[in-house]
Amino acid sequence: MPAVSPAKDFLAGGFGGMCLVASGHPLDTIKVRLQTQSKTQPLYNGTWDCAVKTVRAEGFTGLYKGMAAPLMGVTPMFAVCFLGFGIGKRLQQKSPDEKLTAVQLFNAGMLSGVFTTAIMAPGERIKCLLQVQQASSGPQVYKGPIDVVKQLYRAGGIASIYKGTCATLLRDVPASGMYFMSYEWIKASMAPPGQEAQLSPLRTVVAGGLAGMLNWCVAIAPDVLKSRLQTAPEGTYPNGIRSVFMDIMKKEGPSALFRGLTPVMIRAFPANAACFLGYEVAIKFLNKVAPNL
Ligand SMILES: CC(=O)O[C@H](CC(=O)[O-])C[N+](C)(C)C
Repeated sequence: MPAVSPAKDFLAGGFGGMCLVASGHPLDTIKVRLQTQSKTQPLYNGTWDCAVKTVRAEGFTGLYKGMAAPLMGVTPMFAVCFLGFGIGKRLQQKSPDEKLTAVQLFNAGMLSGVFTTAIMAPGERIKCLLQVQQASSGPQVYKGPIDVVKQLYRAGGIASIYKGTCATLLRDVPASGMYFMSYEWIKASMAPPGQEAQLSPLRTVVAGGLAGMLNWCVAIAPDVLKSRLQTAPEGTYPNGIRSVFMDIMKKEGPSALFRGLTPVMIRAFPANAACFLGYEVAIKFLNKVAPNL
């Protein structure tokens, strides 16, 4: 079998990211709306209520609001994510066929989380602002992703576009470690001996879906901090995520750190199953059409 190269990881990862957005965005919209709605006058009672109210008020396309930004951001982000994981693995291998331990896979995943933050942090900022404004009854401040970037830049320069970078690192470094370690581990433990390297759609879907859910077990609390910080009016949290954390603990208690867990978990399985399946199919395709890439 031809070796997987950084270029193949990059291209196949990008395709995996497109599959993830297409299958997971509606539940991501619900998650952000639940996480950021007012505590005193909540618009929605839960996941289903949010889905029904969104479809009634905005049609099915309401669930896909803000998808242009993740598609533009997630495709290169997953390309970099799989590239980073591949580099992380190669840095620890003495030979290309050497099997890595669970800890080494976790380390490679963490490196991928560092790589992706440069794209992920502004992408999440734009996406969350668009998702939240659509849910509010007030005037629409942003016309679309480009308009968000323009307005943020005008108001606070690059620093405003990159607001939430530490929160994104806090979320994605350990979560990416868990993501890739659990994917590789579950996929290998489901394979009959000697067939670990062969593509099996069922194994890929199960391992990818479960890896997505385990990744979110680690990511959910920092994700709530990140979404709050990135969507709050300027000056609300002077000490960044520390202020968000103190504010949540004081006003809402620890359970607020798990807001949006239901839609996150419902989305995580199909979205990440689609992502890993897209990645593996793209690698197989690239190995066939461009073995020396
Ligand atoms: C927290 C997050 O973005 O998780 C990604 C998967 C998903 O469900 O969107 C994986 N990763 C952290 C590796 C980018």
